[in-house]
Amino acid sequence: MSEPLLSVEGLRVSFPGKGWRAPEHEVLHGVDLHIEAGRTHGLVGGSGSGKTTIGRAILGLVPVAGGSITFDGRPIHAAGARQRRRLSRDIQVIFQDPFTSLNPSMTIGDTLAEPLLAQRLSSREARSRVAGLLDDVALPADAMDRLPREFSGGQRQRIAIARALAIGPRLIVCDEPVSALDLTTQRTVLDLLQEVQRTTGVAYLFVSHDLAVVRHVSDVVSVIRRGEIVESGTAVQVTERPQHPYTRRLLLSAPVADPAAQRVRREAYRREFAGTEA
Ligand SMILES: Nc1ncnc2c1ncn2[C@@H]1O[C@H](COP(=O)(O)OP(=O)(O)OP(=O)(O)O)[C@@H](O)[C@H]1O
Repeated sequence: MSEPLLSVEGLRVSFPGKGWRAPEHEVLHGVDLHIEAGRTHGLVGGSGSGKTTIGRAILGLVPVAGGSITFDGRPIHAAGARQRRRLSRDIQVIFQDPFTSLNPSMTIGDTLAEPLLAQRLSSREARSRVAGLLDDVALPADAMDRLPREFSGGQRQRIAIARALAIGPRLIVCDEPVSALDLTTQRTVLDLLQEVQRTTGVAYLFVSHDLAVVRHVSDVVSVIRRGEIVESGTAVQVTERPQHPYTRRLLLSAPVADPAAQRVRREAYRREFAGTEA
């Protein structure tokens, strides 16, 4: 079997306690997770379970207290600033909130060109690449000269996807990328992420509290509870034959607790995701 693109093994992360006498508290207690090239690994769990912290550890945004993170065969959990800069070409991120993740005073063209110019592309090359990126995410070419406030949440998330794709990453950490969007817009953004994966071969770590969304996009799903992975398997195994009681609870919890309402909600998701592009 080929090596995974990213391997997280025995990952432990601690945060300082509040106040100088408070002890550190560990929030990840030895997490294992493997992401294959070109595939989507869904990470699902309740609020505060540690999903975002795993993504942040992969991106080098929180210190790693134990275990290892390996990307393309190389350890990256102790990467210095130079290795991190190089890694940012390979590992990108899309955040939940499309309203705060874009610089409000920069045109979309400048936002998308920034990482390209940092890679020493000429202005002409960057402009043509930006036009291509806008086309890839189905935004009009004149979006280049406009500001983020002129776009809807779904369009802004498309811009965030274009920015993440700009320099051809091999892995994107998608942290709740559709949670702030309405159901119909969620679907078009999820479709776009899948289309992008088909054409570029990028892998995703797809973080969400919503098993229905995770199931729709993922090849493999891991379920995290209180800083520990309690279950991992194919998306179908985990969502249709959950082994761990916590996974079953996650399936049945969700915003509406009443089982009948749940069935209605699941049916709505099924219809929402089953049809063709509207
Ligand atoms: N910078 C920090 N300092 C202290 N504690 C933190 C910090 N970041 C996260 N935590 C704690 O770590 C735990 C895991 O947080 P994390 O944000 O990873 O959870 P999550 O699963 O992404 O939750 P949510 O779905 O609510 O975003 C929580 O108890 C949180 O309070």
